Amino acid sequence: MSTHPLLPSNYRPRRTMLYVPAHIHRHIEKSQGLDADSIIFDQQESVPPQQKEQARENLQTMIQGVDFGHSEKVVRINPLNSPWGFDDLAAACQLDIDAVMFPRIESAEQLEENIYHLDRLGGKHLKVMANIESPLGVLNAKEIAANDRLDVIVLGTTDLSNELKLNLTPDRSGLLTSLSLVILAARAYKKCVIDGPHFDLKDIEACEYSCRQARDLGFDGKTVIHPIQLNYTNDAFTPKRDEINKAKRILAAIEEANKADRSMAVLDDRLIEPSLSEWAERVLSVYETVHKIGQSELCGPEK
Ligand SMILES: CC(C)(COP(=O)(O)OP(=O)(O)OC[C@H]1O[C@@H](n2cnc3c(N)ncnc32)[C@H](O)[C@@H]1OP(=O)(O)O)[C@@H](O)C(=O)NCCC(=O)NCCSC(=O)C[C@H](O)C(=O)O
Ligand SMILES: [Mg+2]
Repeated sequence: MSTHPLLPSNYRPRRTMLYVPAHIHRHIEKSQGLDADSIIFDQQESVPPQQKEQARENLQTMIQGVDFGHSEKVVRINPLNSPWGFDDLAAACQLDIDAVMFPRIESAEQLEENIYHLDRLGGKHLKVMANIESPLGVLNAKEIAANDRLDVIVLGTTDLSNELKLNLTPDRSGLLTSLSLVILAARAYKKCVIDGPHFDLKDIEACEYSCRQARDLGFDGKTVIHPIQLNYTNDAFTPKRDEINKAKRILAAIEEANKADRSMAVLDDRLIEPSLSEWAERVLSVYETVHKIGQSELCGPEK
């Protein structure tokens, strides 16, 4: 958690959120030793109907009292209007987890109803995450993000691409409007916002590209579907040595300028506006928080 004034008080790094199908024992076991900032035990899309009960049972027997290191524990339930949603939610409220994720959230009212049942079933202590993964969800992102109980928005880019009937190209040009609308909504209400997963496990270059693209668009992190994607996704969202040095120099230059009764500073022949100090402090505090919580190799070679 962060105590930095520019980060929300409940801020934690979510550079990587790993989906783990909850009906597969060896995936749950494997996820214990992985360097994922969050683990999403999935009862929804990755679990076929005939395995839904097994998935719920596995969570009760395989994650209670088990040490998942620094990883945040999240359970994605089935939609409440499905045959499994309410049983999943009631069971999740009794688990030793940090958050519940609601899939396919399309309106503020629907999210409110989900949270009402979460609280009623004993989950008031849990953080709330919502998948936005449909055109209607994107169009209503502003109202969804405004909910005070909501902590994290996670894009479901596969469902969204299908429903938009677009061809998913490597540069994701067809998705950019939707991604940006959801990021705008999340930032307007100071919510954490996470990109959807990259599905091609073999093409690491394409996945690295999509991580950097997500970071440059303003996402806080990315969902991943296989352990192989963790290292470079963590890396893409970890401030680098040159960024940290630049941030420190910017803060020093602004301090010097202030001492001389000027609000603008000049650094390396560039004008530094006071608002850049916010960027600099955020980079430093993300780095410090990641460093405190995570075990990743941080601050790698300059890029
Ligand atoms: C894609 C997979 C089916 C591949 O699984 P597998 O064939 O077992 O892969 P490997 O043999 O290469 O695995 C190597 C070891 O890694 C472990 N492993 C693999 N995947 C995971 C995982 N997700 N979590 C934890 N551990 C994992 C294996 O157990 C091997 O270790 P070991 O047992 O020690 O040998 C599989 O990766 C998979 O099912 N991935 C998750 C898919 C998923 O969750 N999809 C749904 C979420 S995405 C989504 O819904 C997005 C959104 O809603 C949208 O609409 O866009
Ligand atoms: Mg989905």
